[in-house]
Amino acid sequence: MKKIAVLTSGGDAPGMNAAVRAVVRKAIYDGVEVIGVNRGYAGVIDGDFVKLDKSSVSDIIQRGGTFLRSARCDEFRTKEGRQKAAEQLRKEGVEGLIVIGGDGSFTGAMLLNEETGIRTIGVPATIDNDIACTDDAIGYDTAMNTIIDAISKIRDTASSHERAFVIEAMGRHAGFLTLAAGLAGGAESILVPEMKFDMDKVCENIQAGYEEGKIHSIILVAEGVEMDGQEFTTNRDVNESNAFLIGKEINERTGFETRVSILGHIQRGGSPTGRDRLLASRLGAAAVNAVLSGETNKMVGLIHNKVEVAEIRDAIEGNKEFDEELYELANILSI
Ligand SMILES: Nc1ncnc2c1ncn2[C@@H]1O[C@H](COP(=O)(O)OP(=O)(O)O)[C@@H](O)[C@H]1O
Ligand SMILES: O=P(O)(O)OC[C@H]1O[C@](O)(COP(=O)(O)O)[C@@H](O)[C@@H]1O
Ligand SMILES: [Mg+2]
Repeated sequence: MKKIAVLTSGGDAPGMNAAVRAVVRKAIYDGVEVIGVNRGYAGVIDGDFVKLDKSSVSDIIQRGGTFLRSARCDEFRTKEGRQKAAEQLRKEGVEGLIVIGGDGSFTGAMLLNEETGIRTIGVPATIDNDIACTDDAIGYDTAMNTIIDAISKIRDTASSHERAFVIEAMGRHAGFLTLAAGLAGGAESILVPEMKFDMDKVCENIQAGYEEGKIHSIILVAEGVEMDGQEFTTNRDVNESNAFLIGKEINERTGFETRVSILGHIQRGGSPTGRDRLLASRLGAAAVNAVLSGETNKMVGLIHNKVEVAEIRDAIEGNKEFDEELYELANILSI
């Protein structure tokens, strides 16, 4: 194999740059040429390619975002779009494509491979950490630390004013990030889409905490939580959020002064943590190994600190299991 391409797609995640750097440098080490694709699948369809050499990826391991930029591309969801993409890659002489992104990006990669034969390898990167066949996705650790930092700061003001705070973390459909950050940040209650919650209980906890001397309460809510079993999808364009409804209920039921804080896209930015840089570097290099050894339609992941190669379909459809024991532990420790 002489030439491969790399792209970043879907919601950006801190550490994507470190992953691109690893792909480029490992490929060069193996004597393979690397093409960067700008703007994810939109860039493949448009043939928006740039040759990457070892110095194109200098000074980026510490940067958040993705210098290749990312996009959500509807045309790639169509068979015609994917045919166009394959033609562009063939014209450029690209024999393998490394896709750094989340489950949506992997679905696109899988279809591209099945329909056109282009070799694809996925590298999991999403702050949601909702991809199976890997313990962690790139960006998750940084986002978790950003939330923990926000909780600490909000706790300062919450204590000063003896308030309850509803804090909304990202995760339209997944609560992995909220659970981890809530436990590590010492939130009094954690609400996630995977676990039904009882508003009476949440309020009783707050009340009991105050009676026992707590002067604040933090309720960490994933953006995808449902109220009264109603399916809910956030609409960020107009800033709708169930967190406001939850805050209002808490205020009305407990009488405690309540404020709502939506952390929003601050969670997707920032310099990646050491763990994310390490993960991105290992998985980027592993993706090159996989594609050069003839693998296709696979995802590289880290399980029990070892690089593993999985079927990309299993990573998408595998339904990452929500850790109910960890959720229980968070409840036990938050008394
Ligand atoms: N079912 C699908 N079929 C083909 N392409 C898809 C599909 N789902 C997503 N994609 C492509 O992947 C891109 C990123 O997906 P998205 O779900 O937004 O982010 P993520 O990869 O982070 O989950 C989409 O804009 C689209 O181009
Ligand atoms: O930036 P947008 O388009 O508003 O998307 C927000 C969503 O993207 C995420 O940050 C990441 O999700 P994906 O990795 O699936 O793109 C979600 O947590 C959040 O709900
Ligand atoms: Mg996704």
